[in-house]
Amino acid sequence: MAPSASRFPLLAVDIGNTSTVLGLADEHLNLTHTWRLRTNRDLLPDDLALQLHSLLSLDGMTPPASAVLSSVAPPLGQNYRSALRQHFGVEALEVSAENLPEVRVELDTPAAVGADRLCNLYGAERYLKDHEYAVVVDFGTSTNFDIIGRGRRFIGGVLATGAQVSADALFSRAAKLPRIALEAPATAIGKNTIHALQSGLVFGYAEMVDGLLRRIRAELDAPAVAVATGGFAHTLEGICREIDAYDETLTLRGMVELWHSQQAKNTASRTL
Ligand SMILES: Nc1ncnc2c1ncn2[C@@H]1O[C@H](COP(=O)(O)OP(=O)(O)O)[C@@H](O)[C@H]1O
Ligand SMILES: CC(C)(COP(=O)(O)O)[C@@H](O)C(=O)NCCC(=O)O
Ligand SMILES: [K+]
Repeated sequence: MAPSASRFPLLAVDIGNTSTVLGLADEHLNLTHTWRLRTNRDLLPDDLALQLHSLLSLDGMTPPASAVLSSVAPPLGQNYRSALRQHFGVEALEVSAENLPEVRVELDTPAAVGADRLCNLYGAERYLKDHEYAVVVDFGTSTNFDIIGRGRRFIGGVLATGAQVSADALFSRAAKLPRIALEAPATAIGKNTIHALQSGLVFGYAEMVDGLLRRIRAELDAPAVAVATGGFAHTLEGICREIDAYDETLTLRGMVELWHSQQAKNTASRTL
């Protein structure tokens, strides 16, 4: 059933530890606008409402009529919720394992799974048409590998130190090393400090990702498609051999799909 037009535009807010990514979707569930802001845990509901208002008016957009919210950076989830309620009159759907009984979270403590990883499960569904399993590699503050099975199974994963966090840790402990841009050098063998660091941080990181993907695939009983997303993904595009696709908006589109699946469920239960 098509969602009612009065629920759009739909706002999706993905609050990560480094960036807050926002998207607006139209009644066809297509993302028409996306924005990336620095996550700042000090912001209060009125600050967040001002930011959102500014973004919307910059791009000439009407305010959201509904919203879906994922946060791994408390208390920003609560603060966004209040901002949306008080200033936009919108009650946001909050992503959590408890709110999604149709998802099978096959972890020791299902409630502990990061909300962003549940969004990725929905974002991965389009890749599961041709594969039994999908591995979403989400390059954020931490690099998450989310192993997803058909039928909305969250099978498990890997949490690895993010590339920028690794670099920052090294710079803070080695007095003579300069801060460098995390970009791939031309060759693995560096002829100066900067290139040598870029080789270790970017190629070294890519090898870690490829190695983990090989191990994950070896533990699964059917082929898996690997899809990369998150802030650092495009730096590794063409470098990681085990990644099949790069999808910048996988998490946001997953949030839109997740919201839509809940709408469809509510509509079905009202017509019973
Ligand atoms: N525009 C960008 N270009 C290149 N790297 C980026 C960009 N934005 C973020 N990053 C890198 O991505 C990582 C953070 O990803 P992000 O998606 O912002 O994290 P989180 O999901 O934790 O908020 C860091 O390693 C950062 O250096
Ligand atoms: C692993 C994370 C910190 C990743 O956050 P991000 O790098 O996207 O900011 C987040 O998904 C989280 O806090 N997860 C809770 C633990 C878990 O998912 O098992
Ligand atoms: K994220």
